Amino acid sequence: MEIDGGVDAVFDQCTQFFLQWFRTLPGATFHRDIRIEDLRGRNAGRGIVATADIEPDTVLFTIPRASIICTATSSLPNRIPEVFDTSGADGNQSEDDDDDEDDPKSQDSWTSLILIMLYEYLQGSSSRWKPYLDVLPAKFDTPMFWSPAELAELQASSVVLKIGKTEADQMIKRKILPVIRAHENVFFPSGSASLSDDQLVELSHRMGSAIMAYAFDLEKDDEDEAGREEDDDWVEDREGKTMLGMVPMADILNADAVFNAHISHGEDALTATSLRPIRAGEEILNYYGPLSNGELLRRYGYVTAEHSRYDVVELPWELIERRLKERFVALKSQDWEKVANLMDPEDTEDSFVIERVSEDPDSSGVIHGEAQVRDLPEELEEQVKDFLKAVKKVHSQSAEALSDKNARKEIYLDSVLRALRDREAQYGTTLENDEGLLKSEQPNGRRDMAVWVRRGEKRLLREAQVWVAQQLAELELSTSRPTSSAPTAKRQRI
Ligand SMILES: C[S@@+](CC[C@H](N)C(=O)[O-])C[C@H]1O[C@@H](n2cnc3c(N)ncnc32)[C@H](O)[C@@H]1O
Repeated sequence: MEIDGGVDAVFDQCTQFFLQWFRTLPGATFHRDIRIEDLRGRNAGRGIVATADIEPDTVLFTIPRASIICTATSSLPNRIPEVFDTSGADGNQSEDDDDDEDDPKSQDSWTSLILIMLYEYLQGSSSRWKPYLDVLPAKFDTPMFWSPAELAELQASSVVLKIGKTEADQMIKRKILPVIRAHENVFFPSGSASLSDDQLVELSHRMGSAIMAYAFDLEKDDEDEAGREEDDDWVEDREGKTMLGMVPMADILNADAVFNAHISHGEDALTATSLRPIRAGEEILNYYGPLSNGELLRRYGYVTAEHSRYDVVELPWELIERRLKERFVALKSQDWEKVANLMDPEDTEDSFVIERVSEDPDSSGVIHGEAQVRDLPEELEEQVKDFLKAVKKVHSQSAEALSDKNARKEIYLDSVLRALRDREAQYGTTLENDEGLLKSEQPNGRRDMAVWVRRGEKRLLREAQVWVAQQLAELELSTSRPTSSAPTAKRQRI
């Protein structure tokens, strides 16, 4: 992440102007024992740090809702009402609204906020949010902005498939550019030069990325209807249906999987509160949810050691199916076609998520216990069962062997174990190579972050292999029949 004004003096000045501006907002508070700090030395931009010990439940700062940038506060929706559906009570679209993909008049919460951010940015000093806009980053480290060589460092991570640069480009061209071109006088204040399409696309990507990494879902309610605190309160909604807003100061907080502060959403203000004692010098941290490092990188452009527990790997069915088929050497291609026809496409998953079982953070933002692989997805076992049932139907000679429950379980575990090894082999380097590449627990730059993500996925794949091999060994012990992938066992082909 590169913040505007790389030079220290400019950086500090922007911070000071922003803080002064924030303090003047009616209803805003900022605790005397916290300060905004320059954390660029560890690639963390700005953050908020305690300058003295802070007690739990201390209000750290309060953000009046009127200072949030959203459809309810920006003047843009009033200037071009035909583009914004302001018929709802709070100015955002309802879930039932048709989102006509090609109609620039049909905007969702994402595109609405991109338009608003572009508009406010292009107003320059006339925008009432100028000091805030000046502390937002101009460049991002999310993979959306990586070169092909940088992306190649992610190797076989499924993050690569989820970047969505082309879709974002298309969305900007369909929904953003036509609105700006139809209202040049609104977006470009008199006296300012218009921007080319390419410049606008680039600026829209910048605003979209700022929204992705900084915006809050404004309809979060701290309590459910029964008045209980909802567990996943702090997990942001990014489905594009509820009103999103840029919340000055709340978004100066950095975040981690172990955290010490929480933003609660009140009627007139959002409040940041300490969840436990915070020592002088400690950073105040918010929470983005139980995200894998791959997802953290994709959305926010950083990775952390604490998020490793939530790492995930996608295991394609194709790899499992290939290993399953190896167990039935007698079946011909026409038999496999029949097996495929017997599998219900509606119920057939393309891939399965391998992950650890982990405790949720407690109410003070601390996680207890170690995250461990303790199972495989239930749907994976179900799909293998369906596959074996289909084999049984198609190939009568296999039916007898497959009527034994333990034999079916062995085929299942053995095929998954081999598929996990195949999945690991899809990465261009070994886990041991990657361990050697990362010398510190502080990733430095895009390449380190890519290695961090792929190393985390390989560690998880190894843990999953150990767990499955254990299940196989236990199965072998319980049935006293050799299983295939335990080191001494032989595989039975049918
Ligand atoms: C809501 S902003 C937080 C404020 C941000 N540091 C700034 O200077 O504007 C989110 C961005 O901060 C950075 N960030 C947040 N938490 C971080 C962490 N624990 N370590 C490093 N960077 C972090 C990432 O670049 C992320 O996209």
